[in-house]
Amino acid sequence: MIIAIDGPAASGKGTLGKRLAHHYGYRHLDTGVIYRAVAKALLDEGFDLTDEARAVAVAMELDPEKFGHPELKTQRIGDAASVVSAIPSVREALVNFQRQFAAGPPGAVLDGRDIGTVICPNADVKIFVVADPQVRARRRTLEARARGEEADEALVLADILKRDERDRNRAAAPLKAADDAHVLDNSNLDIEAGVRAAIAIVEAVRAQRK
Ligand SMILES: Nc1ncnc2c1ncn2[C@@H]1O[C@H](COP(=O)(O)OP(=O)(O)OP(=O)(O)O)[C@@H](O)[C@H]1O
Ligand SMILES: Nc1ccn([C@@H]2O[C@H](COP(=O)(O)O)[C@@H](O)[C@H]2O)c(=O)n1
Repeated sequence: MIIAIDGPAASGKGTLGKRLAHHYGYRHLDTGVIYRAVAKALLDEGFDLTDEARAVAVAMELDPEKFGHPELKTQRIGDAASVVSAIPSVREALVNFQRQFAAGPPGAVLDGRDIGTVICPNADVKIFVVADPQVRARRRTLEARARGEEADEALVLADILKRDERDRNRAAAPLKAADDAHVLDNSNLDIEAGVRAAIAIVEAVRAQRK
């Protein structure tokens, strides 16, 4: 089974993806990390984020062993990722990696912006996670502070809104819910309640197929 999770920045996709994968014994891929890794490599090498040829080359040489680098989580790299991810040829260079991950046994959960629409249009279950921007900013701020970083909630909110706007309005694989996605608003749900709601969605789809 393939579970596709999409949604705007800091809506809880990764948290939910990890928990669903654990629940079902599936593998999990946070696809945002891939774009973050491309952006970080370009910045580290001193290239412009819009240098298409270098960005594609970097995308084709990515080393998944480096996806755990702590700097990938920063706001600076997230913002850079949303610039580089708007380049269609960069996205194309990353499609096979994501589809191969999705196809492997015993099942997979992928989260991102275009999983249900482009990467896995035939996913068994599609969930589009949303939450109020203020709620997302609050959670992201608390998360950064828990890591010992300084975070200004108003700036975090501005970054989230700017990134969502860029991701929604790009021509290639824009952020949007697939027509057959189940929208899950977790603004008023804690993590456990959000996970329960998502499992209920998956189980309802499974029951329909029996
Ligand atoms: N339902 C929830 N209730 C409270 N906090 C939550 C909930 N879901 C996620 N969080 C917290 O919100 C923050 C953002 O969650 P997460 O990193 O999973 O979002 P994301 O959508 O994967 O973000 P990104 O767009 O950066 O990939 C984290 O600190 C996480 O612990
Ligand atoms: N499937 C995806 C996943 C991510 N992006 C872009 O990467 C940025 C960072 O993603 P996070 O999930 O780690 O926040 C994001 O803002 C998108 O621009 C993407 O395009 N497609």
